[in-house]
Amino acid sequence: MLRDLTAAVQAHPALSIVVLGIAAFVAWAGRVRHRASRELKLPFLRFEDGDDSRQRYVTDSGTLFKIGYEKYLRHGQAFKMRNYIDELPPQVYLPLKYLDEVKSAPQAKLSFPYFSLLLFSQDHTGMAKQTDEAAHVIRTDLIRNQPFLYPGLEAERAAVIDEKLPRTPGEWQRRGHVKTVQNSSAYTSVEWQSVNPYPILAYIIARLAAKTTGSAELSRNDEWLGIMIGVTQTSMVAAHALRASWPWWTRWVARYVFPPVKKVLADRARAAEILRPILEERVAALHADDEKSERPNDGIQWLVEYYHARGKGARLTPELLAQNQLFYAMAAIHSSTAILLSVLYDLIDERHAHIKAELIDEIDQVHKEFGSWSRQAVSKLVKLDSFMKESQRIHYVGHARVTRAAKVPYTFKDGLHLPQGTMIQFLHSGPLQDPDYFPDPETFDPWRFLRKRQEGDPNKFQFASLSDTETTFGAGFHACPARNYASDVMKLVLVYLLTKYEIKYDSDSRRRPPETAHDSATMPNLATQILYRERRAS
Ligand code: HEM
Repeated sequence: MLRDLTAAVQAHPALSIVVLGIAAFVAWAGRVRHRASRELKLPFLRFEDGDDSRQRYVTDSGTLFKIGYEKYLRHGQAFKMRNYIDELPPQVYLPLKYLDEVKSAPQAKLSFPYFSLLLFSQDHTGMAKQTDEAAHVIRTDLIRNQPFLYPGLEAERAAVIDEKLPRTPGEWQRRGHVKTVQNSSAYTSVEWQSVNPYPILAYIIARLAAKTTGSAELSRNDEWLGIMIGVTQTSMVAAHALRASWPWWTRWVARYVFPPVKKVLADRARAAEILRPILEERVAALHADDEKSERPNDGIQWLVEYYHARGKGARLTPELLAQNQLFYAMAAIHSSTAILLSVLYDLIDERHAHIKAELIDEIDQVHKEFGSWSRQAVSKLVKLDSFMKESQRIHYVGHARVTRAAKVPYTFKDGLHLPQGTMIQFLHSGPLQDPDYFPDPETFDPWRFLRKRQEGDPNKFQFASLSDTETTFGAGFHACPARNYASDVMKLVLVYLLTKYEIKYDSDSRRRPPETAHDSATMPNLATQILYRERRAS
């Protein structure tokens, strides 16, 4: 790149002014970033056993988080540590005493979307950004309409799970499963099928999410589902690849020539194309204002009506609709899938066999009482709820929550100062393992949260409840507005898996495999195979 530039300057001397200008800008920006990092007056936590390499932060940050919690956060002291993305400022972890101030800080100062923008280089990768409208629609329309969505979700859940995990010999053959069927005479399966669960669960969740926040036709469009499931991965691959090989001041060109970024943009454009006819039809129906025809009750419609109500200035284009849909997919699919898989791993762990039996009893009783899975019926699954919460307390997905970045220099009431661009977060995993908050934290106690509900407030301590010490769904104004919906969707899937299937690990070990880690992210093991077959009456 440098040789080409030198030749160009020799051929066109006027170019040297441009080159000098860029160089001065780069040097200035570098100094500003360096200064911002120095201004952060906090203890610097690092590995002190001789290996403080970047790779160590990718694979072993969990060790450092434990030390940071015990040494600093537990005593009300913030700390900073290296960001494995070297070009970003150090990560700052705050103790709980700052949580209330962060919850109430305006978006213009401590921002959730700005954090994502910095972390994923969104300006250069084309990754869909969050819009206020997208969050608003979930906060209002999804919550208002949630009780009416259950019959559709219940039916779709059965259809998609039957399709992805066929239970009978005839179905295996029809869907191209390769295993020999040993007992094909009866309509009961006897042979176990081996599958890798993550992609299957991701597809199930994506289809249910598409039905709710998209539309019925989108939930049956495999090309659409492929884009929605893939968007998080393609965006992250683009961000990593861009940072690895492109100096930041050249990145604006990447969208024209760099394949990983072009892939993100191509998927985005294709999503807009798929949406165009659906959007046109919905807008036409709205303008026709036909009182008799029933309006769909889904995310596309909520967005169309939201923009329509805002009037002329706010036109919902296919591109904008695609952006909002891609944001929903990133918010919904992998977060739900990872938690669902993690809970499933605990359910099929041999140490929890007796608990699983109790959960199936609870499901059977509630189903007998209600006959179908309405919102009210799902809320009666209090044991399942407690089990899921305990599972996440021990096998949490991700160490960090309530992630915000300072859009402007920000000073807390006690004087702690954050330079502009500082990325702050709270250590979700810290309090979860702290005996002051959760006695005997090492023990998997499935009814821990159920007892808390029975002894204290029945509306607190639910899987989807918010609390300062358990931040699965974040905190404050930006806490996940879809948390009750997401929790119920996971329960609907688990209910079906528990009552229609027998599931176990496809390995000698019958216990959950270790988590995988990347920086502050933790995931249930993605390589594990499980065995399933139709549940037989006991
Ligand atoms: C188990 C699944 C899910 C988990 C663990 C989860 C978790 C989160 C978290 C941690 C936040 C940030 C909160 C904060 O920093 O304070 C968030 C925000 C958000 N989530 Fe979820 N989420 C899940 C499912 C969903 C689903 C299904 C949707 C539906 C589209 C959704 C929509 C949103 C939106 C719109 C925001 C942004 C809210 C705002 O900025 O005001 N989430 N979620």
